[in-house]
Amino acid sequence: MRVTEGGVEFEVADARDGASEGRGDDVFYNPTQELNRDLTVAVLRAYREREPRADSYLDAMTASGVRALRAANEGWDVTAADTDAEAVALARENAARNDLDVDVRERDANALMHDSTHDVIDLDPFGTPVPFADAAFSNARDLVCVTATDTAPLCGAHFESGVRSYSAVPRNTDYHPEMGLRILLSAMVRTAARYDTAARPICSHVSRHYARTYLELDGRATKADECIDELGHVYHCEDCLTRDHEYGLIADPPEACPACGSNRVVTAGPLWLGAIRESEFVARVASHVDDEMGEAARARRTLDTLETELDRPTHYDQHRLCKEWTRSAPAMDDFLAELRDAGFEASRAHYHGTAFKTDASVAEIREATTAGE
Ligand SMILES: C[S@@+](CC[C@H](N)C(=O)[O-])C[C@H]1O[C@@H](n2cnc3c(N)ncnc32)[C@H](O)[C@@H]1O
Repeated sequence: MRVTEGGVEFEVADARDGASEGRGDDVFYNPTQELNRDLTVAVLRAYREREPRADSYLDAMTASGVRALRAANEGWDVTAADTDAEAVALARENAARNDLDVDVRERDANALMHDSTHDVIDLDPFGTPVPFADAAFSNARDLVCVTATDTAPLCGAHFESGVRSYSAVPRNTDYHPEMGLRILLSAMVRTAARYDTAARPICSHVSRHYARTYLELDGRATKADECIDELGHVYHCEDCLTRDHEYGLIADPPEACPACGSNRVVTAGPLWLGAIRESEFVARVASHVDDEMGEAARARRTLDTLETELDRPTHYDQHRLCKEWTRSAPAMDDFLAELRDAGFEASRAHYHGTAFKTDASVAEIREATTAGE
């Protein structure tokens, strides 16, 4: 089947409806990840302005080669790798079809990353990126881009698997997409720190069933220490949904919920508690989304919300709260306006349409918002 994405035309192994299983004889191509790739191109454009020296890009798991081709189309010096011979052949054909110069290797991504250095390394594996993180953070110069599709372990729905993969404790809460992203960021920051490298997210989002983050590197150990200082824990009351957070690697949870007295307070962490993006960089990324991108509208919506989202480490789900209070949910803009009128900070959060952030406690949100009652 012939597909066009962002001005690049490429072949995928078979015609199929929706996402492929991604294994077997077919080379993986998932059309629902077009948003991920559109945003990657916009980030690469914005990053070039920030770091003009950056030139080489490794698509470490390339499959059909689509991501590598789109980066090459932007003028990056691209290497692409895959262990699947069929994928490598197809990616080479796709590069030739577009007259793009991409060095496609049939190689294990870890072996290749240990052998060579690239300004930008992009990890887009099946499931968790953890097996590739050490090689990426120890061999990239400027930026590591990471996709994780194992959302159930990340958000605590598959608890043991999450603990094993990420060496952290995830909890299944009403802010599960953000829990997953912050568990992922924590693991990436700690991995980079092992190499005296700071990895700081300059853009991150959770869309559909994956988390995606772009971490800028700094090779100074003191900067890595500063990133470690932004790790900590979230204490979450499973009864009244009150949550608190505390910086530091040693957890010190309250014995009971300070709001309702319940002893069903769970601890998650170490989590990345810092900002998940740089607002100015996100605005610059948004300026590089163009109408040739198939997911331009969603990309702009995601980036606009991300740019203005409060930096607090957990969000609320408006529908969940209103259900607890047996209220119908009002329009989100009215709801946020009521919080602001009552003197609180409030913003939408990009995770989904009913996600919002505020510095108000659960009780204060209840008190401040009457709409829908
Ligand atoms: C999710 S797909 C990549 C999708 C692609 N980046 C895109 O945007 O369409 C994961 C790919 O990783 C490849 N892969 C799995 N293990 C690998 C390894 N150790 N080194 C390199 N590639 C690997 C698989 O063959 C598969 O093609």
